[in-house]
Amino acid sequence: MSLQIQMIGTGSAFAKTYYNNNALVYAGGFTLLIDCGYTAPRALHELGVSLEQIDAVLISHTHADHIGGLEELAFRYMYTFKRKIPLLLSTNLETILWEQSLRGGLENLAEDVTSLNDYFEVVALSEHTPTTLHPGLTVELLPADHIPGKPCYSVLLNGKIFFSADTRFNGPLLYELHHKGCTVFLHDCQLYSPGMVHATLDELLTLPKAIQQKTLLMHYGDDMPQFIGKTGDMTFIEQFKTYTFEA
Ligand SMILES: O=c1ccn([C@@H]2O[C@@H]3COP(=O)(O)O[C@H]3[C@H]2O)c(=O)[nH]1
Ligand SMILES: [Zn+2]
Ligand SMILES: [Zn+2]
Repeated sequence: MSLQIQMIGTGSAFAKTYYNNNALVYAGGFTLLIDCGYTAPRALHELGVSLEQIDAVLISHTHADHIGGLEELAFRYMYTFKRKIPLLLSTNLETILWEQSLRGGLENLAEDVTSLNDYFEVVALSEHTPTTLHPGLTVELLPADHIPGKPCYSVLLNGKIFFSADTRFNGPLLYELHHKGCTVFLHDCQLYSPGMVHATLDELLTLPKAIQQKTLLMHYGDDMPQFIGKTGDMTFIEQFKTYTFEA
């Protein structure tokens, strides 16, 4: 089984020449959006992908470059498409996403619209539990070490493709996944050290050649072009380009 991944953005949170690091995953006619940052609606528009073509959206954590486009998605589905889109997220992100991020814009007491469930078909996922979304597409949330006290998840697709979302460098996890047969690592990459809340290029360069060869770097800053040729056996994933992987 093969699946396609198209980054609708590859930029870091404050990048200006790349859109937010969000991805479309195409598998057997099913389209999953991983993260929906504040640039996602514009990026999808530029790609000619309508919001209605997306079958489900999965959220890794509540930073704006990962959830800032959800208000538009919610309103468009409620008032234009008049249906709910599945929203996949960790159980412990449900309340946080509504109370701390979306409620201010989406709550409508006059119409008794008071929860995430009023807009979305919420699918709460347990970490470390593979869930089949469609024949040929399974997702598993892996807790990521991003901001202390703030839930964040990497995503494992079909047990083979690792999508880091936002995480500090976690060498042991990458080694473990490599040994378990993971074939692709899509990893966030902060170009300058120290990393603080993201994996840095220097840290990723400590990985063995066998893992680097499977690694595509994403969530990078505007000066990424200056680093081409300086990433060892790793390469930068390109925004808008569609990649096909066996998984
Ligand atoms: O403790 C913190 C919290 C945040 N930040 C910055 O804010 C950004 C938020 O989105 P992001 O997670 O893609 O990247 C983060 C960093 O660039 C930081 O440097 N240190
Ligand atoms: Zn981010
Ligand atoms: Zn983040």
